[in-house]
Amino acid sequence: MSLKGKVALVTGAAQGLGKGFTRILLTHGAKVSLLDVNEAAGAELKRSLDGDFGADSTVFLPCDVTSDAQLKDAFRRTLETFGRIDIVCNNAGILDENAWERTVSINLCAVVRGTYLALQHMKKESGGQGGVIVNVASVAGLGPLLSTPVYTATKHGVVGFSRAIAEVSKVCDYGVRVNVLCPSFTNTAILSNIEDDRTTGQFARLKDISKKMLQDAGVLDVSEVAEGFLQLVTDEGKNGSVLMVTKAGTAYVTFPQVVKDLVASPSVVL
Ligand SMILES: NC(=O)C1=CN([C@@H]2O[C@H](COP(=O)(O)OP(=O)(O)OC[C@H]3O[C@@H](n4cnc5c(N)ncnc54)[C@H](O)[C@@H]3O)[C@@H](O)[C@H]2O)C=CC1
Ligand SMILES: CCCCC/C=C\C=C\C(=O)C/C=C\C/C=C\CCCC(=O)O
Repeated sequence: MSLKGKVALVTGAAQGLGKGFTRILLTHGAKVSLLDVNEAAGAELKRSLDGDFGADSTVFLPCDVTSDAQLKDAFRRTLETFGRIDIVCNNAGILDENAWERTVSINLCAVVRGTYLALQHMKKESGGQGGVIVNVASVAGLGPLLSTPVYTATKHGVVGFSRAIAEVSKVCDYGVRVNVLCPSFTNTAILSNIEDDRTTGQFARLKDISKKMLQDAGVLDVSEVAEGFLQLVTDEGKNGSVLMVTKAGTAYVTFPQVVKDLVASPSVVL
């Protein structure tokens, strides 16, 4: 799928991975609506992107993804600005085991909210033109990251929810693909949590084990993860796909098939 003339909405776009996803989308010809709760960083990024891609290529919309009203309004303003929405990336996330309810709210509840809003705008049965959603999980969505059980749970939640919605979309012919990105440790601000006892709370004593994991796994550059993201956006054969990005390379994750061909079964009436 070519990105020329396409419009994307990215949450948590002001820095780190969201900024990397934004840049690769712009480089391939898309326009991007940048959503972030950090207004200063968002405005600064917008200024630098204006220089590289032109002021008409992006809009920055201050938005806390935990607010239903703010996220709805950001979708509305994206449509108002660019006239269409084709790509949605639910990327905003935090790691804070002390503020664990807020972690669930941002990392999982807001991904559900963003996915439902994206479907409302893009699915064919609501008059949309189809599109693609990429939800950002983590390798911690596939196995435990020691010392962050709630973060781990939210990322497993993102994987499960996205795979389920991808099946729904296929069966109901929404015309929207839903994929999941699972990066390993990547060089962004979130990594500083490894040294910050305030965010690991009662598990701070396990810091050295996490550090060893990081040393063994290595640290990805944002651009390596952005290439994986681009694959999930552009490859029209991918729906319900979970792409793992590690220092060893990229790999699509396979899962055990618990119930075979349930949908194809003649006893299931849709
Ligand atoms: N850096 C890493 O090692 C990995 C990160 N991830 C995931 O990638 C995503 C992006 O994280 P990074 O770029 O690494 O971190 P980051 O901390 O650099 O960026 C996160 C962005 O999300 C924004 N954000 C936080 N709460 C928000 C809210 N309530 N509403 C709107 N925006 C909000 C922040 O302002 C920030 O711009 C997260 O979901 C994270 O869990 C996944 C695997 C590895
Ligand atoms: C305080 C704990 C470490 C802080 C690290 C900071 C950010 C990490 C973000 C992630 O999303 C985690 C990235 C990689 C997780 C790696 C491994 C999980 C193990 C999965 C497995 O068992 O295969």
